[in-house]
Amino acid sequence: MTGGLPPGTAHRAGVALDTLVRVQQDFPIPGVLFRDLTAVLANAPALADVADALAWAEADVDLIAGIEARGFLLGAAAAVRRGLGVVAVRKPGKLPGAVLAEDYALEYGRGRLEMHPDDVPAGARVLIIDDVLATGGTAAAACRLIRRAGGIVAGISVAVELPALGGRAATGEVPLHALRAW
Ligand SMILES: O=P(O)(O)OC[C@H]1O[C@H](OP(=O)(O)OP(=O)(O)O)[C@H](O)[C@@H]1O
Ligand SMILES: Nc1ncnc2[nH]cnc12
Repeated sequence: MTGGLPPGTAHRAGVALDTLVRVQQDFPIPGVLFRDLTAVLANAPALADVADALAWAEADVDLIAGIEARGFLLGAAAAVRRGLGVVAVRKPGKLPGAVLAEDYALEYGRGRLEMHPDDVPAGARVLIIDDVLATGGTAAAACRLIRRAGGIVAGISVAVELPALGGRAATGEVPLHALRAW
């Protein structure tokens, strides 16, 4: 995980997550222990280190996909750090024109993701970036969108993995890069 990064970056990213992620009980519904990364985003050195670590320097990637909403922020930051573009994987009804759509379930409900197929060149190797991998429903839906558009899912990179919720199995054989597993 550390190759290609300035020394200490991955360690500092992990420490930033350990110290700055807010853990909120019963949000957005009772029974969910929610990991909120907004304080990481608001801290300049933490954001830089987490973005660099998420960009996964060893992965052979042409394009980043950021999942709305926190994955947009981290995905765009990581894309800039690697000199890549970012494709927006959005919640429904936000993108004009022709879109691909995939429904999914997550820890606290159901959702739909949409993407412009033209934003993914045929055969492009795409790295999906998000803040949290929980059940994996969201990331798996993003994988389906990228494949339907003609891209190759090169990997999934998340700041925090919640292994008890099974996201790693739900995303199949796709290489997973997680900065922290709680
Ligand atoms: O692995 P899963 O069970 O699918 O859960 C992970 C997703 O849950 C959160 O998104 P959410 O849609 O709640 O929020 P956001 O739009 O605020 O990022 C998180 O940002 C991930 O995208
Ligand atoms: N516990 C959790 N914390 C943050 N995001 C999530 N998405 C799904 N479950 C989550």
